[in-house]
Parts: sequence; C-alpha cells; structure tokens
Amino acid sequence: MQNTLDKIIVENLSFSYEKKEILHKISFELKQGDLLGLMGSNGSGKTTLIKSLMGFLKANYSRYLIFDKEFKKLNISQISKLISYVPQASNLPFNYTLFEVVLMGKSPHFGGVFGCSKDDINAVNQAMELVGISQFKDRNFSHLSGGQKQLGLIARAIVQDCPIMILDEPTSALDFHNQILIWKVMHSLSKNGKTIIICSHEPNHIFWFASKVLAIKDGKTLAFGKSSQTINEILLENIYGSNYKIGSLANQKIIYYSIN
Ligand SMILES: Nc1ncnc2c1ncn2[C@@H]1O[C@H](COP(=O)(O)OP(=O)(O)OP(=O)(O)O)[C@@H](O)[C@H]1O
Repeated sequence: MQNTLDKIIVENLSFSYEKKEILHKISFELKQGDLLGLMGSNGSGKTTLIKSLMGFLKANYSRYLIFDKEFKKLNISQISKLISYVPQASNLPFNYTLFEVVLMGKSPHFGGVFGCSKDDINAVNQAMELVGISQFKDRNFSHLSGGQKQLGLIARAIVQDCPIMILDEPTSALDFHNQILIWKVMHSLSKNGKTIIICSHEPNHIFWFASKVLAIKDGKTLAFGKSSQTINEILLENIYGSNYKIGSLANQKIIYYSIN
C-alpha cells in the first residue's frame, strides 16, 4: 500500500469560474521537505490553484490528501494548523503594529482566552529578525512600504509554524536582496522538514532553490518534476516564447533572455 503519511497528493484537480474551466486535471505529489515552485505566464492559473489548495475556491478533484488526511474533511481550524498562507496582495487595512500583525500568526495555536505566551513573543521576534524587519516592529502596519508589508506577512506565516506553507508571489514587492533572502529562508525551512509551495514569476529562483517545479499553461500541467531536470529551454519557450536560454556563470546555471 502507498505510504501517504508524509505526502501532499493532488489528483485531477479542476476548477471553473461559471462555465469557464480555469484549471484542468492538475496532479502532483510532494513529500515532506519538498519546496515546489509554481511557474506559468500571467493568467495561467497559479493563484487559482493556490486558492483551490487552500479551500478558498471549491475545486473538484479525485483525490486531495494532506499527510493522509482528506482535505475536504478538514475544518478551518485544522487547516490553519496544517497550512500557513501568504496571500498575493499585501494591501490589507490592518490598524495594528507590525509586531501585532506577525503575532496574529500564532492565533490558531492560542489556547482559549489566555492569549500569547513568552514563547510566542520570542517566535515573533525571531521571525522578524529572520526576514530583516525587526526595526519596524512598532510601526503601524498600514504605514509600511509594500515590501515591508510583504515581509511582515511572510514573518506572520513563519510564526504560524505549520508543516506546510503556501505562498502566492511572496517576493513580488521585494528588492533584489530580499527576494534572494526569502528564497534562502524558504529553502532552509524546507530542509528542516516544511513542505512549501511558492508561486513565482522569476524562473531562476525556482531553478536555484526549489526541489520541484509545476509548470502550468492555460490551466493545464505543462511539466512536473525535479526543478533541475524539468526546467529546460523547451519548457521556457513553451511558457515565455523564444530566446530564453540556460547558460552557466561562475559555475552556476542561469536562465536569461538572449537579446541577440
Ligand atoms: N473571479 C474570477 N472570475 C472569472 N475569472 C477569473 C477570476 N479570477 C481569475 N480569473 C481568470 O482565471 C484565469 C487564471 O487566473 P489566475 O489569477 O489563477 O492566474 P495566475 O497564473 O495567478 O496569473 P498572474 O501570474 O497574472 O497572477 C485568468 O484567465 C483570470 O482572468
């Protein structure tokens, strides 16, 4: 019998808005510690897949298992202890300090009305330190820059400390350094056993940091497999068009656009 205890298994996931099919029979399997990069052009269906995996959209599937549990049988409280989620938009109107917003990550774990513990506060400080936003902790969240808010939401998801993290374009507002910082943090969390799904428009980041890739085109699976073996020039052409190449620079493979 198949061991599903440490796996996420998605089989034939489809979703339609009204009568328009957006996702068609997407299947993939991850084991604990996998870091999956979701790639595809604008409108290909990445966010729809993420919202379906979170249960925000009611998708159809033949099987969706999280660590041996049928997703459709889980309630919101169970899901919030299994999956921490970073949404795409960070323009949430929070009238709280950054510290309070990051602390909200602990709310699925608060026991009753007694609030947070010293350990919770330590976890919040550590997560803010990890993503480099400690200096803004007392600032009003809504007064932070787009990138600072995005880092805050990532810190909140880290504090939630779930075995699975799902992040929708978590680096879209980040500078060059912070994009790499977040991928390095996610890579390290996955090496420590978290299973992570990240949607990104930067194929190099998926190439360098993700263990697996799922490429989507028009809501269908183009490719799924180990990122180092699956991302190639044929796949890049299929997604982005011609002249996207893979070269080598300082012993590191790199995806680039050839302007010649
Ligand atoms: N609420 C909605 N009603 C109808 N169609 C929608 C809705 N939301 C998204 N779509 C359509 O579903 C398709 C997939 O959208 P989705 O946001 O999943 O793409 P994406 O790959 O995440 O795109 P991007 O990279 O631009 O964020 C698009 O054609 C989009 O127009």
